[in-house]
Amino acid sequence: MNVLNWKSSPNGPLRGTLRVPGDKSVSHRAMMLAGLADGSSRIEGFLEGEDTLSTAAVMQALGVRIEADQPGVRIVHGVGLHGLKGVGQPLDCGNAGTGMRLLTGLLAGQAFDSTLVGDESLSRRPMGRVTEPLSAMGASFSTEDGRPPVRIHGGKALHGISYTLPVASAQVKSALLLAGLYAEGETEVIEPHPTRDYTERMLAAFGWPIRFEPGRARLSGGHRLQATDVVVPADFSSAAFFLVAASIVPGSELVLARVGLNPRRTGLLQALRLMGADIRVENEGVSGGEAIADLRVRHARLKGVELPPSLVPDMIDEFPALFVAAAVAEGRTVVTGAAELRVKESDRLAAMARGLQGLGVVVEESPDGAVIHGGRIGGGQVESLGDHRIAMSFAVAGLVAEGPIRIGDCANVATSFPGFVELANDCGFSVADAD
Ligand SMILES: O=C(O)C1=C[C@@H](OP(=O)(O)O)[C@@H](O)[C@H](O)C1
Ligand SMILES: C=C(OP(=O)(O)O)C(=O)O
Repeated sequence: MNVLNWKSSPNGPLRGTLRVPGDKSVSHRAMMLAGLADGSSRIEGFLEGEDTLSTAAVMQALGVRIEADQPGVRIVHGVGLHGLKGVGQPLDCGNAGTGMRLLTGLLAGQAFDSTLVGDESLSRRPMGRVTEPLSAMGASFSTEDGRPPVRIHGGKALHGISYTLPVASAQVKSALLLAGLYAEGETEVIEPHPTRDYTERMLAAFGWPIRFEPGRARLSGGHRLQATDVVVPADFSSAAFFLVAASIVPGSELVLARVGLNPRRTGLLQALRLMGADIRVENEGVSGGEAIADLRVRHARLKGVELPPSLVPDMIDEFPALFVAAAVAEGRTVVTGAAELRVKESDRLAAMARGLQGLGVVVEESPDGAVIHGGRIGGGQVESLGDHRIAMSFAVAGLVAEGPIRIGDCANVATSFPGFVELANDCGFSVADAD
């Protein structure tokens, strides 16, 4: 097992302009749609992270030729909607929930059987949330009691359904829309709260007729995808660690360049501003159909807040970082409505509560959130539980802790943020290998 331990020490101030890697959600989708399109698509800014490399490897195994001559650039030679070829071997999605859930939808309408497998963490995550509605569309699966491996029994005729998601999930929505490409009639997905709409926007960019608005998407089968070039913005979820870091380290000022600001991703910006953060949006523009901008963040005195639960889906991956901001803020921060955090790469509510408590922070965990009492963070030892976002969040905490924080099992940072340590140290972090 690939274990790597870090020591993050008090340091700062943080200074500089940095560009974080490409968006993970957009990279997964671009690879899948380009692979199914007619013609060749160029993807620029593709995330060279293990999650999206797994998705590329799966598409390649299914017969898609992919050229990777330069870092962050892929030329994907699409095989057309019905051009994928089945393989005898299991297809490995690694650590990526997004990869596995979207591929489950994409493969449900193929003529061949497939098996999707993942690492230890992914093998614990619920897949019934996609296989159940996909089964209602006529697809057929076997799982280990709703967990991976996901065996997809191909050759089934799919039909569209109208499905109201029980939880806000862009992954489930996307799985259904991808299966809908192969279904007879209309597939409609209704969400309890709007989630990131990259699948909808990218399907439209690849020429598939689709109607969507916040909270609702509809498409019908029987069309084709036309190759198109995709420019992937910098990942807001990766920028998030630096937004929190610069906010809490006195004297800091950082610029995060060209960050994707899809409104369904930027809940943390609102949350930090509610807490008193000083974050400015500069040089706004559009790239690859997505809003982008530079984010200038300066240190500010943060205060605890009652986080509006309506913000949760728009910052679903940013809670570990928010917990660190809350631990430094004056007063208490109350998080509710975030039970979904328990089924990510780790149980993120438990991982952050345990980790912060071990550093002397008072955290009261509840089934769907936590109350974090801000103040001081002590030094000590925490476990990331193999979860990239937990590891990076504690690296941020180390900047302002009373002593170094040793963080166990950080190798999985490479799934979403290759080069994190180098980039962080370049702007003033002090993260070193603790082995
Ligand atoms: O669709 C996506 O790309 C993602 C959706 C979210 O998951 P859920 O759909 O489970 O909320 C998020 O946590 C994940 O990192 C990426
Ligand atoms: C939850 C995440 O990803 P995934 O579901 O794709 O594993 C994440 O990146 O925080």
